[in-house]
Amino acid sequence: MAEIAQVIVDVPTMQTNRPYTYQVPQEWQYQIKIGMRVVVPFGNGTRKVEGVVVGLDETSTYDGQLKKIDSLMDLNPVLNDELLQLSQWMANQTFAFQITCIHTMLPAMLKTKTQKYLHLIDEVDEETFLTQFHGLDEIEFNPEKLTKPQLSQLLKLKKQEKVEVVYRVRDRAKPKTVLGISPALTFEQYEEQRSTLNSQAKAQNRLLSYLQSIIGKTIKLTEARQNSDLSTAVFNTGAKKGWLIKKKVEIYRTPTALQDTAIIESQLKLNDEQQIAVSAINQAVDQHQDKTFLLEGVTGSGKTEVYLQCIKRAIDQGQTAIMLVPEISLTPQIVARVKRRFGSDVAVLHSGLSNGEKYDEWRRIENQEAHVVVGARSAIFAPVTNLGLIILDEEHETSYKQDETPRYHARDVAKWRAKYHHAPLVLGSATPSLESRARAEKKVYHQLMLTQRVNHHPMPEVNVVDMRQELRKHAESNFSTELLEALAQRITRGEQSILMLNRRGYSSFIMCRDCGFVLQCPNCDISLTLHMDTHTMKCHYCGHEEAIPDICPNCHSHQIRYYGTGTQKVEAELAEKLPNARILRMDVDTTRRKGMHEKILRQFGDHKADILLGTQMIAKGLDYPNVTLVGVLNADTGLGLPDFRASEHTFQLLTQVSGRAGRADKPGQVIIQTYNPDHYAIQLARKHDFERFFQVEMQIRHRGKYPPYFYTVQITVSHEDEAVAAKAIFDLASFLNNGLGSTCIMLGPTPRSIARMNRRYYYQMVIKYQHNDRLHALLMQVMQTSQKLKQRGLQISVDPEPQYFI
Ligand SMILES: Nc1ncnc2c1ncn2[C@@H]1O[C@H](COP(=O)(O)OP(=O)(O)OP(=O)(O)O)[C@@H](O)[C@H]1O
Ligand SMILES: [Zn+2]
Ligand SMILES: [Zn+2]
Repeated sequence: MAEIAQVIVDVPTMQTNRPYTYQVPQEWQYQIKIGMRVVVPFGNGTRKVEGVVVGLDETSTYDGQLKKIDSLMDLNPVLNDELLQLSQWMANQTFAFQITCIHTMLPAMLKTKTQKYLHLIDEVDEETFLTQFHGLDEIEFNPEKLTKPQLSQLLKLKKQEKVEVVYRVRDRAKPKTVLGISPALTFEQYEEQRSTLNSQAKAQNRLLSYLQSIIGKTIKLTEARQNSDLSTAVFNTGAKKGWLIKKKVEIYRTPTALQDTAIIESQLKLNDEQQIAVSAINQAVDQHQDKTFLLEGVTGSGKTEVYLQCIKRAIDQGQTAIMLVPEISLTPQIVARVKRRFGSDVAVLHSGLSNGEKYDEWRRIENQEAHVVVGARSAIFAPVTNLGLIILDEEHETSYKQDETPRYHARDVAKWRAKYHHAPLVLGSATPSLESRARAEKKVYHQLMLTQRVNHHPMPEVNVVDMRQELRKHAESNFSTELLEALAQRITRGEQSILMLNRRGYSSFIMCRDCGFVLQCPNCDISLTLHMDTHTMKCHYCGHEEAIPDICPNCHSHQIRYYGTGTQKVEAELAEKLPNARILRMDVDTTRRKGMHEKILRQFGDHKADILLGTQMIAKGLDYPNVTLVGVLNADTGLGLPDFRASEHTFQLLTQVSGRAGRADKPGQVIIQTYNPDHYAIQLARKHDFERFFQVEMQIRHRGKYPPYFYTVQITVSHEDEAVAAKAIFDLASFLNNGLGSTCIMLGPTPRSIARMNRRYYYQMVIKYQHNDRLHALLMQVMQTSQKLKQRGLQISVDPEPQYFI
């Protein structure tokens, strides 16, 4: 029993991690539980907000008059004790508010919407009543949709106290239902009914028998029709006669791509290295140890099989497992593999699902109908209980870090949950992040190695082509002679190729040849990108779109030229140079529609094309035995970025994409085109030598005082007025400088490299530190004050361990 509840409320601009105290109405004192969502009054009384119960007390020690909880939104808690604790920890780690963290952890369907209504409390003149209120007592109040005169009239009414604003919180979570039937009579009563039936009424007779066979159950109407071979009309007659009741049955929206769960595939026989890894992990599973393993295995070494066998172990012991993969829609192959192994025991969570589908998968996990969860970043919050194992595949992927508040890294959350449950965590990759590999070096993580490809297939041979030389030999082209010949050869042999281009769009930008004018986004400091499919110029940051100019807006010359390359342009050149090649293109433009990823990959898998041309999204996880050639058109794109992780990202990308070649019996070849053939990231990727890359890169990081030797935190400030943003960041810098002392290194403040975006100016600074006890408290203080500043249009974000430094 509880009389008093501690509630964290969701009030924008007045966020705090401190709960408010409310009185629990008598009716619910036995029902209310920690982790339930509630609606509570806030402020001067008429305002209603959503909150989450985080604590309960039996009796009040509070003297003043407490406000009462308005209503309970859940019959069962949506957050258990573990997830509540996790949200608290996360808020503290990522400089966010706990309520924001809770929202991130719950499916979108459970997020409520607060609506404002204008309620008439006094008579108004007829004209106003009809025009403004459409003859109703209450209208939804949305100032954005009102004209200025309308709004001012309403404000006047408010002042005269003729209307009041009421807030209502609306829950969007709606389980999907279908029509079902359930018998209404007892067995004997059905017998009685039968005796009164006309002998001609055969269908009704059959219905009676059917109903007798399902007494006590509720069956979906579609199913009932199939099982009884009776029509809907007969069931309707039955309902009219009072033989059966029609009911709503809750169903799960199963994502269509994942319905085929018929085949359960058996485990593969492990090779020696795989066996060593599986044994080590399984031992930790058996003993409930919260050990972290780093599974470093070359591409095609069978890491996935290791994951699957360890997951099996956890499930066989009655436990659950979470497996994270980077943005899952990119790797339908992996999901399919897990599904083939565990059937309907798998729940899948990823951004390609509708909110309804996500909510239903979440409920299947919550109801313990699924014990294995596969998903992208946010699946780490899956409401599993009794967790026995967590796996992070491709642990180096930057998409595991959320780039908006709360800026959590799934790897850190995974560690927290693993510790909570005493469960092992496996981080797998062919190219681990330097942070993780360094921890293995220090024995904080337990390192496991798969040095060989499965069945001793050799690693593909990698050739680096110097594009500077190529340019001297022939006219400008995206293809070196070597790559074109290799592609042609594959087509003759009936083998397939994957080509990766590090960009999107037809051409990066257009420029006037006479005056050098480049078309810029009016809202951002960035040039617009040409898109041939829509025949427009687009801004990739704010979405601004305009027509392609025929004449230069600056000097009116007609000499407008397209510069840069993009997948569309490469596709056109390829079609011209290899006219008989069947090409599939995969980039942001061809995969915008739901299900297109899967479709393109399936077509390629069915050998409907010879060449799969795409951006980064084709680099990961694909396992096609017939692919024997991988080409990288421009390995350099990422190297020039002013980011200390540029080499690391390039090495990872080249290794991943190279790994797609020669995974089965036919040997593979990789051709990397570059203007920097001697760069160590490219040379070491050529040799498949991650360990050497790790050593070289660590020295550079050591010299530059970068992660993993130092921690980093980035602070960004933005405002529509550049001077306001600049002043704010310099004020912040001196505030931090005063508080921190000399143990931290401060970079900046500087304008961000894309200084203006969406009409706002951005300034940033980065703090590097090894340990500083005061920094955390100071940054928390910054977060608290940032809310007041937000009302003045100033946005401040604190980003722990940013993944990109541009
Ligand atoms: N023990 C085994 N015996 C036979 N085949 C295996 C074995 N283990 C894995 N394989 C097969 O080898 C191929 C490569 O394995 P898998 O995709 O698991 O490698 P990976 O290390 O996860 O690859 P990548 O990191 O490159 O995506 C798959 O087709 C898989 O079915
Ligand atoms: Zn823009
Ligand atoms: Zn011009």
